[in-house]
Amino acid sequence: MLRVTRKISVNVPKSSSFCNECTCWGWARTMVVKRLKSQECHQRNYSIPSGDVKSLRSIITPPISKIRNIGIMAHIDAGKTTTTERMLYYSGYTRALGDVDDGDTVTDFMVQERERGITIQSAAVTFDWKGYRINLIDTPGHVDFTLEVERSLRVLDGAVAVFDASAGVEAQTLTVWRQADKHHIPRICFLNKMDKNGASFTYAVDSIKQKLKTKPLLLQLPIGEAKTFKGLVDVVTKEQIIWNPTSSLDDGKVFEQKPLTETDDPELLKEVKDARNALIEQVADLDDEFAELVLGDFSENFDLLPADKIQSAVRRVTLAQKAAPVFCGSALKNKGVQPLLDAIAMYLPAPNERFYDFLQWYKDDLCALAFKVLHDKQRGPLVFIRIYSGTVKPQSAIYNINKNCTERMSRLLLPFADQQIEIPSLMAGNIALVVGLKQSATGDTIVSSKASAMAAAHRAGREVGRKHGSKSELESLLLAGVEVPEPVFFCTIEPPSMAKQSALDNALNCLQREDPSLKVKIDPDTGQTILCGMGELHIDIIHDRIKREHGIETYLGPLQVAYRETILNSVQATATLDKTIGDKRHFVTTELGVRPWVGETSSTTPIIEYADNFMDPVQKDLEEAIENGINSSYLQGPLLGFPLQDVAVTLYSMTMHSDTSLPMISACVSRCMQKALKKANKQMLEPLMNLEITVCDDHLSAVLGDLAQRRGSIQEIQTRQDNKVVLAAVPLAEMMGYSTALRSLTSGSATFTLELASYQAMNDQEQSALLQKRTGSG
Ligand SMILES: Nc1nc2c(ncn2[C@@H]2O[C@H](COP(=O)(O)OP(=O)(O)OP(=O)(O)O)[C@@H](O)[C@H]2O)c(=O)[nH]1
Repeated sequence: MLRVTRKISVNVPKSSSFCNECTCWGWARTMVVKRLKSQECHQRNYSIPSGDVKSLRSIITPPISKIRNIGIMAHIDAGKTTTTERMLYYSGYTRALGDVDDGDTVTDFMVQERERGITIQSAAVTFDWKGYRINLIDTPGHVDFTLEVERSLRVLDGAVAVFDASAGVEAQTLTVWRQADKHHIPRICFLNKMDKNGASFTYAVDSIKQKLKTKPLLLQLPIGEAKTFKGLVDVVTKEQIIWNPTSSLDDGKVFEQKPLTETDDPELLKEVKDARNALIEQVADLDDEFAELVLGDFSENFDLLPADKIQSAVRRVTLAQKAAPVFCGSALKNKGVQPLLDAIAMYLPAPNERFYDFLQWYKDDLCALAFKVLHDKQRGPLVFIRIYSGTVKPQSAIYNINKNCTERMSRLLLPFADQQIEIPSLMAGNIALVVGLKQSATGDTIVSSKASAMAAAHRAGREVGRKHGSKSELESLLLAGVEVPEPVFFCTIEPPSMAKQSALDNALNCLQREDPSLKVKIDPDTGQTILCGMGELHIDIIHDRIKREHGIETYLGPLQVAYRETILNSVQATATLDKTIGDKRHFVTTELGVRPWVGETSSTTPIIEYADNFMDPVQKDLEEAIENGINSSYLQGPLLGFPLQDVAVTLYSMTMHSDTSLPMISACVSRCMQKALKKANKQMLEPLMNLEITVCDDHLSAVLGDLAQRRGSIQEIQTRQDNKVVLAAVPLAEMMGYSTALRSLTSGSATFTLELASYQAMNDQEQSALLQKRTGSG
């Protein structure tokens, strides 16, 4: 693993507001000390005194008010990884950047991590900055994974949106920004790549204003742009921060911070003063307490307004999501990341400043959400959890509400920077990595015991006036909701050779635990493995991950819609099976009926009933054999072999020879049920999707016209700021390739989410066309 030698500087002055001196964990400082090259003694140095592996073991849990659980949201290539690496470096936990002494980089370390079967950035990484514990949580890159995005947003308390300053708001950021709006997550903006040709602070800020419909609060102004970018001015304190003004060392740890004066740059000073006044007016408009202060004591001269008053007011409006503070820099050129870290601590919320309604039900009992499962080659599944209330301890039992099981966690780790540190306990507000949980999967809710879950359920029941102890009470305590959407697409997946089949099975098992919306089954006729997923992209990514993470090149069959089948009338059938195997005669005859079942919700498992005169009691093993027979027929409908929905089965009679084996009974029941189903009036059901499209006015009519051609029915058109939100129901079969179609209809400006609403009956014409296409008969 990573070597523990760390490069630190000595004699760091304490006075600066950007100094990270106060990150004192009382570590034994047993590390190797190297002096930085060409260090100028009059300049401030912001490298952190950091510990080695041993000292990291003594890290303490900070108070909850000092924890920041944040995500970094960015369009592809905006600089999320570079910014994260700089954060780890400046906070003192990696020795990567331009470590010219021995050429060791974070990338090397990442490769090592990958070889061990895990990457630090796959879920969360923890580090400390000036006494704050920062947990950076990965937000999934692909927003088509609605479930994943929602889950990761659920564990964030705040977010940093990173932009390419030459491109402004790009599509991916726009989409995640909207999701964050939905989940009420406070955000700050970082205009990265200020050094790049074409970088424009004004353009990027305008684009935030226009496209994100938020109020940007300019807390910094850049000094120079593109090639001339060398630092920034803090608008609140009017201090300029210039990186590396004289030193040849260019890792960004050294910078100069001093008040901007008339002699430095009169024009820039005027700009900063104007920006400060504008900021004060803007914040006063959004915050009554600040408005009172401004209008009272400082109405004549904003210059006298203390910086901390402005900062507190900016924090309040950020937490209330009335505006988003804007910072700038160049992660690649090592400029602006330390002030960004300060901003995270200063302006984003602590866990106890967020409202979670379920906390009142758990009080001080443990309540945590498993938000990611990783498979470590050595240690097995590692489960990332966010603790909302209570304390987690290793070697203790936990109860998983989703799986209705008790599990034991063997070890508790903190994903601290580039290492995983074993810890004795962890409290509410934190992110932890748990070893030893065999069943828990992404999205599961974890509490201390079943009794604790029931107690919370009762409290919740009282709150919402439900009947105590009901199943739905317990379900209401599931943090990520109970709904794992039904996969609606499927395709076959094949390994390159039969020898790789078991490796593929293993890879699919691992992926399923991480991603509950992925289902895998075996085609009963062909024996082929079938992947069932939520969308085209979902299946694509799974395919790619099997290759990248498990080294197996697989072949996918064509993508198909997961239809279902049902029946429209009641029918009865009888079947007999009579076979002699060896000296034993297996004889069984049965009579059963199938009928349409109407319930409150649709049923994808058979409803099985026994007629009064059916043998009483039915032996347990016989009952199992009968149910096995029914279940196997239920998975293969009579029209195209899709699973059945909403069918009830009644067993009327059964006679058998005493030597008849249970598998023969199952086979006879299955055959009888298939006979009955064939006789019934059959109906194909197709997945109907709830579609939500966010589109600007200009493209609305094109989008609506296209939906009409896709058999879509518009349910509502809402207005969200300057955008329209179209809510529609559309058959999934019409949605193949929709992301490409929508992109070309709207020049990439619209976004959409798609989720299963229900299965609906196809009309005669569509059904005939489908049967004709699949079987050649209508
Ligand atoms: N000029 C310039 N380039 C940068 C800056 N930050 C990142 N880059 C470059 O932009 C490219 C993408 O950077 P990453 O940090 O990988 O961006 P990302 O957002 O993590 O990218 P994905 O993981 O692909 O989404 C790389 O070539 C970086 O070197 C910057 O501040 N200035």
